[in-house]
Amino acid sequence: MTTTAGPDQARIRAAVVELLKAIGDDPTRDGLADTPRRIAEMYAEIFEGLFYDPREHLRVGFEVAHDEMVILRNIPFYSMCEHHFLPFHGEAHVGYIPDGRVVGISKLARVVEGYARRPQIQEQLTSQIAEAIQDVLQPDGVAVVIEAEHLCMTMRGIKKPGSRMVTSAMRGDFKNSHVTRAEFLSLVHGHH
Ligand SMILES: Nc1nc2c(ncn2[C@@H]2O[C@H](COP(=O)(O)OP(=O)(O)OP(=O)(O)O)[C@@H](O)[C@H]2O)c(=O)[nH]1
Ligand SMILES: [Zn+2]
Repeated sequence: MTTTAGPDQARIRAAVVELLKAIGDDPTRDGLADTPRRIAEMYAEIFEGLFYDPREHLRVGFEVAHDEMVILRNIPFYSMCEHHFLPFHGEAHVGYIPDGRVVGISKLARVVEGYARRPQIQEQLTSQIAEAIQDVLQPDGVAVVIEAEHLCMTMRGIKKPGSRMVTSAMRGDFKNSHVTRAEFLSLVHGHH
């Protein structure tokens, strides 16, 4: 999605110069000279979700007589842990049961991107995706499962590489029916 607004590049550049000084490095040395600019441009990209509403991706739908589960699984994503400003990354699995209205399947991945590209925690990322689909499409149910590795737990701190956090958000039929939820989970996890 094209965005007009974005983060304050000059302010990020100045902050990165300060940060480099504060960690005891020399921001004027060759290798670091362009680093403030690079980080400012990178933040514009990885935090672009702060500058638009991911729900907009779901506005263009179409009427289809399909009232069974639709799933997009293994959607890779990268987000930033808001506690440590380190990445967490993994896969999202998104399903819904249309009530007469469906969206282009790429839009589910775009919603994941829109909420991932912000300072985040995984629980909130999971529920924001579910809420957006529930609110805009008003389907009979929505299911979101996210599995991710947090670099704040692997490269620092407790240092447990390979551990993965799993979160889920279930709405409507997925919350109310064991059978529907089990079907979703077996479709998502059954064929790795
Ligand atoms: N629930 C949840 N916790 C997260 C997420 N990302 C990071 N955390 C946790 O946030 C917590 C922050 O805890 P603090 O004790 O304030 O920070 P810390 O001293 O750096 O913690 P340690 O990581 O245990 O060293 C840690 O337990 C992280 O593992 C997330 O997406 N969801
Ligand atoms: Zn963290």
